[in-house]
Amino acid sequence: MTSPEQDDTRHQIEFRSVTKTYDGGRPAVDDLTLDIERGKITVFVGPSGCGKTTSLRMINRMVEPTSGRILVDGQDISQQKAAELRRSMGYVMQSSGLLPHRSVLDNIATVPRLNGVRKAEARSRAQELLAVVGLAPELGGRYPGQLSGGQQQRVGVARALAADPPILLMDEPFSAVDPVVRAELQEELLRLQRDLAKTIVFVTHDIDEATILGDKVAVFAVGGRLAQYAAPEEILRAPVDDFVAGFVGRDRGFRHLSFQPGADVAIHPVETIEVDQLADPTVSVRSPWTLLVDADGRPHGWVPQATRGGITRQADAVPGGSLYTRGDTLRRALDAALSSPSGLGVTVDDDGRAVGVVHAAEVFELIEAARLVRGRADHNTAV
Ligand SMILES: Nc1ncnc2c1ncn2[C@@H]1O[C@H](COP(=O)(O)OP(=O)(O)OP(=O)(O)O)[C@@H](O)[C@H]1O
Repeated sequence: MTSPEQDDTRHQIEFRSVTKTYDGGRPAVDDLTLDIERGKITVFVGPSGCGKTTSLRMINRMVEPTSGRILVDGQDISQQKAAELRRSMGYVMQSSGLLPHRSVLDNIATVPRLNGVRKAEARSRAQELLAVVGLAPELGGRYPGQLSGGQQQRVGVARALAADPPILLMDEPFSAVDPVVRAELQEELLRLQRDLAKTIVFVTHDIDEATILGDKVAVFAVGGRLAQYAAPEEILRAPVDDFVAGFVGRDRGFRHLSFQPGADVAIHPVETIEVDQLADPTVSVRSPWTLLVDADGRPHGWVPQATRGGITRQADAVPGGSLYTRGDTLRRALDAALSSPSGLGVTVDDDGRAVGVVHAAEVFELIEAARLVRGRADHNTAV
């Protein structure tokens, strides 16, 4: 007979009243009970020292709990061999942890080799994985010291994926790289996850990263206490207490817009002028702000009516704001409008061609309408 735990296909990892106390001090993790869903990204977030890494490391027995149980696929991991368990889970950490004297390919092939895969096979798989994480094939022959920080982190991810483990543990993997590379790596992880559907447990102290990546977010408070465990949208909208509200930060109202679809935002026509027409004084503009586009219709800034005569080259145009891709979130729509010198948020199609503009006031109307609908729904569930 199978136990209910074994029947459960949704939860891949289960913490059951897990406490960890190092050296008899205060608990680093305090009575943690948490279910981690299969095929989803679960993020542990919280301030420094609140037990995120300890919780993560207990999953592969790099750290042993003081009390409580952890189940993986319904099986108590304390009954399994630690080395085998560790090899069955990918692990990515902040410093990529690559072996400096081994080539990139050999680093990626490490775990398959330990699992007995032949060298040639492990290397050819490693070569494929380079492409999966967005690295050029020729980087395989380099040594880790010859790569940028972002490239090293990608190799770290490839290495963790090499044995195709169902579970990936990631401990602040992107925190040592600059914000631009970090955003790229986050995008890349989400893209990978769409194909791979691993069970990923991701540690970060950055609430923005947590809400971007997480299907679910566990907010830890100092003392190793789980303060809230919910979808990121809910954590931003309805933090359970002052600690979570404070940790989530001041911009949470704005960030919550990332979870509101912009499908209903009205897109208005906009007057355009082509780059090639700028030098032709007979081409005049009628609107206070005319959008400058290239021959393919891609936006390149604005031409104010008042200074049309002085704008004869693309370089003279007023630079534009952020672009809103039709159907993207309300946050993107509002940002496009607010960052645009004309106050008109340039909207593009999937090919980057301008299709019109959005107005901030209309985005606000949608925000307000959504709030009223939500308020009514909350009221109905409350009565
Ligand atoms: N090996 C250890 N021995 C003793 N105490 C430890 C050990 N590892 C962690 N701790 C303590 O346990 C608590 C939780 O640490 P942990 O690294 O799990 O927190 P964290 O939330 O991951 O922090 P950070 O974001 O700073 O990495 C801290 O007070 C830390 O000092």
